[in-house]
Amino acid sequence: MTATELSVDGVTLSAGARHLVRDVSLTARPGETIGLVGPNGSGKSSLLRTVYRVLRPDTGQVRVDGGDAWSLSVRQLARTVAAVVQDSAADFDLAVREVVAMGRTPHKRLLAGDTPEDADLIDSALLAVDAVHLADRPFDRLSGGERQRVLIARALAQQPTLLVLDEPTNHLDIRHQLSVLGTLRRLPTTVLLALHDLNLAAYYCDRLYVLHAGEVTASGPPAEILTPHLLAEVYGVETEVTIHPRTGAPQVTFLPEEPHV
Ligand SMILES: Nc1ncnc2c1ncn2[C@@H]1O[C@H](COP(=O)(O)OP(=O)(O)OP(=O)(O)O)[C@@H](O)[C@H]1O
Repeated sequence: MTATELSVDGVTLSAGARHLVRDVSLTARPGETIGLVGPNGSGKSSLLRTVYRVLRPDTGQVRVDGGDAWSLSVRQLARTVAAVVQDSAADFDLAVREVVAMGRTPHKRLLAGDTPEDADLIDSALLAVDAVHLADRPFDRLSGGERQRVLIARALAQQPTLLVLDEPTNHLDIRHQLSVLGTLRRLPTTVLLALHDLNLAAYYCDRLYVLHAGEVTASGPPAEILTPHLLAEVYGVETEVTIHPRTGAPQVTFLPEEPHV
């Protein structure tokens, strides 16, 4: 199997008396690329944490291929879901290639070395994020964007059926933002990712869920939901939304209050 069906059913997550996520339902069909957008603090990372099973929902359920995600063994989970999280504390004293090779661990027996197939998958993952030239460099001496690309390569090498990414374009220059999102979109894998850039989300995602104060306020294909009215309500900013004549995707133009200088 190459792609998982994800279903988040009525998930609520609290910290003390605060709801971080409230009664959120979301689906991702096998192979879909689903974007989570919303303002700072709207609950995107918290929701993603329930999906890659770091936080257990107070109520509701996360199901992968129909079964409760929390009933999977750790090994089954690692073969199903790979996560690329924000600012992960990844101070590995390892070379880049070794970091990417960690992605193969769930598929191996204890202490087994890399097979030729593992080596091929590691090479392809490095290539997919334009990091072949970094393979022998110490991971902890890379730039922010280089590290981010290597962590994405590790997730690709894991060959998950569901890939969960929290702001994967963080630290990346525009060329790498486009190439990484293009790579994710082409994967047969189901992809769930949080993104701040609405134009990238509109271009690369099949469907979007808009979170606002922990709740889903809109969901659907980008062209249907990214309206000036919704963006004013959720972000409090004035916008113009057009369909770009060349890309065919919705294009959000922000209209700040200050005059252009
Ligand atoms: N462990 C926690 N205890 C209390 N509050 C928390 C905890 N974790 C997150 N929060 C709060 O929950 C809300 C949602 O946070 P979350 O990180 O999910 O938002 P986000 O949409 O990912 O934001 P951003 O766009 O800034 O990354 C925020 O108000 C945050 O301060």
